[in-house]
Amino acid sequence: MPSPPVLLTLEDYRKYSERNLVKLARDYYESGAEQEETLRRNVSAFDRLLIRPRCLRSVEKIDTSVEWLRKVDFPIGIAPTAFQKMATKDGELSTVCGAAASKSIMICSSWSTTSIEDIGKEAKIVGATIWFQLYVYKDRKVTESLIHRAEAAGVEALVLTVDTPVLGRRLKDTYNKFSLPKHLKFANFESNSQAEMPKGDTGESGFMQYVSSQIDPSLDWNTLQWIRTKTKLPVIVKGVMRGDDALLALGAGVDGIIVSNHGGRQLDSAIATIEALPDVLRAVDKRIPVWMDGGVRNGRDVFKAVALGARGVFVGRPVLWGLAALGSSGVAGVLGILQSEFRHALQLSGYRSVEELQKDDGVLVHASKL
Ligand SMILES: Cc1cc2nc3c(=O)[nH]c(=O)nc-3n(C[C@H](O)[C@H](O)[C@H](O)COP(=O)(O)O)c2cc1C
Ligand SMILES: CCCCCCC(=O)C(=O)O
Repeated sequence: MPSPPVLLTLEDYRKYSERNLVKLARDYYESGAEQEETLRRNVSAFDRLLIRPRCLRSVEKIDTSVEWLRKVDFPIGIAPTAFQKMATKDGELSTVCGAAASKSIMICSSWSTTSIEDIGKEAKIVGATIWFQLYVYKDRKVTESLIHRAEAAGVEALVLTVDTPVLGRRLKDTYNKFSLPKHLKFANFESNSQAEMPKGDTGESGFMQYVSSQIDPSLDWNTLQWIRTKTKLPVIVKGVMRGDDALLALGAGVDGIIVSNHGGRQLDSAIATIEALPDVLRAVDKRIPVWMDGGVRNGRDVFKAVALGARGVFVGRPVLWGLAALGSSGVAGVLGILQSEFRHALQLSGYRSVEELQKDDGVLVHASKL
């Protein structure tokens, strides 16, 4: 029997996952838009923020819990990612089991390869909390039906993605003529035009063709009002990058904001999310929770986002690495690493809780100031 792999970091998971992913899937999961500057910047911007630790503050007892519409043990959740059955046979069902095992909230993508009903059923069995991410179709009835089905499946919040009026140009997907493998479908849809992705050709990935035929690029703040009239669930917007837009979101009555640039997959040259976070936090001024995603690769990154004032972070690609590496136990493994590294960072820098960390505005320093 081969001994189980020793996977100590998210990077270990990334490397290990490669053996289980065909090139088409690996490129789709990993890529950013255009020259991938924002993809790299999301990660490197964390490295330029450094921690100024306190000492001798008794960190024997630590409380890492936070309020995320409900109480959660750690400020770390699973970002929505599409097409998880390209990583492993059970796809989203394995992710929801990993979410339950690590007690993390999972945001399910509109574009899952398992229906929201099936994910919802599994979530109830394993005791996971799920939120649902929404894409707005040109045919509004499709979106309305998605909202009602997500509610019936037991989701606790809707997450409207606002950074995808059109699809970012992911060059690797175009070179690969990316399309969903034949045996997989957009499981939340029935009609062929919505459930199946066209075949890619040399000019455009099948994905690009699907988005331009189905997704509504006229999305604006009125769409948010429209969504509000269709649900009583909390509505969170994902993809806000500026304080002025955060104020508009507040005005539209949203219940939370996720600062996100879609993991560098939409507008290349956009600033990193950890760089965008302070402007949004200033504008919101604690009136609603603000989360962030993008480039979180260890527990110190979580610490830095939380120290700036974020309610917490979501992780995208690292969860896919866990899923592709070891299925549900890989998802739990990745989240477990982030949790223990976050806890460790709190202890080593002398904070006993998130509240205590957020009261100290001198904990971080930018490398350019040293
Ligand atoms: C393969 C992949 C698929 C994604 N699918 C979705 C999606 O369906 N809906 C969405 O709102 N965001 C989607 N995202 C963006 C993530 O939710 C998240 O913003 C991003 O992955 C965070 O960056 P990280 O991967 O560095 O953690 C996707 C990202 C990746 C990498
Ligand atoms: C309207 C844009 C949809 C992108 C869907 C999947 C995704 O978010 C990603 O690949 O990134």
